[in-house]
Amino acid sequence: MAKRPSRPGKATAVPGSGAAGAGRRIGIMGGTFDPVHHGHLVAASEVAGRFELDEVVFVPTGDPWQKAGSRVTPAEDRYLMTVIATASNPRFAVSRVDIDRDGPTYTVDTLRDLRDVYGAGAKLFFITGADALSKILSWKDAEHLFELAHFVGVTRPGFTLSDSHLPADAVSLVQVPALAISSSDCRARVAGGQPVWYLVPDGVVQYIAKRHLYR
Ligand SMILES: Nc1ncnc2c1ncn2[C@@H]1O[C@H](COP(=O)(O)OP(=O)(O)OP(=O)(O)O)[C@@H](O)[C@H]1O
Ligand SMILES: O=C(O)c1ccc[n+]([C@@H]2O[C@H](COP(=O)([O-])O)[C@@H](O)[C@H]2O)c1
Repeated sequence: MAKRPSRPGKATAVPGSGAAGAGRRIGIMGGTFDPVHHGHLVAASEVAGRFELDEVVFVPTGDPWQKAGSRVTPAEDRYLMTVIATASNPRFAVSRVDIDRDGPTYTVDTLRDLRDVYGAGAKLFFITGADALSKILSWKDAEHLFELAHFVGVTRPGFTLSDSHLPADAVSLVQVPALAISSSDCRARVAGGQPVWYLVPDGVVQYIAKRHLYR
């Protein structure tokens, strides 16, 4: 399938309610999701509750440029695993904006595309784990990110959650239940023949087996 150029005029609509509307509060959970795991889902659910979000849209990366040194599973597999993992939650949706855009995935583009989808009246909250938040100033056009969304940093075992490097009022910090789960550990487990049951949703375990991922 042909990809759209970077920064297209209109973004692909997301599944789920996805409707534009003034005052809607939309969480955005960006990630490579290789595979999506319960750490991602708990973080999104906790922030949704804390910030009274109407919807959380999971956005799998197309080309995660800061992971260029690692092998990344094809985007369609990561997208489908994210759909499977979020399908049972009526407030969760998945967007293709990043995987349908050509070139490296930049959050500044994600936020502009989702602004087109949800409309100028929606309030956007971008959710990041403590590790991602610590690196945010290395992201493209970092100085503009905080004009486009409010950032929510969540705790993650093994990382220090801090916003001291970021503009005042741009970020909220939230404690979420500690789940020492990472996608890289899930991949290593599958490669080593160890189970990933209960680290990732059941449907994702079955999808990994069906598609022979991470062997
Ligand atoms: N266990 C977790 N608790 C809280 N946040 C998490 C957790 N795992 C990932 N995140 C956050 O979710 C987002 C997407 O993460 P990503 O898809 O890269 O998963 P990952 O587990 O960090 O992957 P990998 O191990 O391959 O680097 C990032 O903001 C990351 O900080
Ligand atoms: O905008 C950037 O330059 C940028 C650089 C690295 C990561 N991000 C975003 O951070 C989120 C988590 O990314 P990752 O690589 O940790 O899965 C995801 O939405 C990425 O698009 C964004």
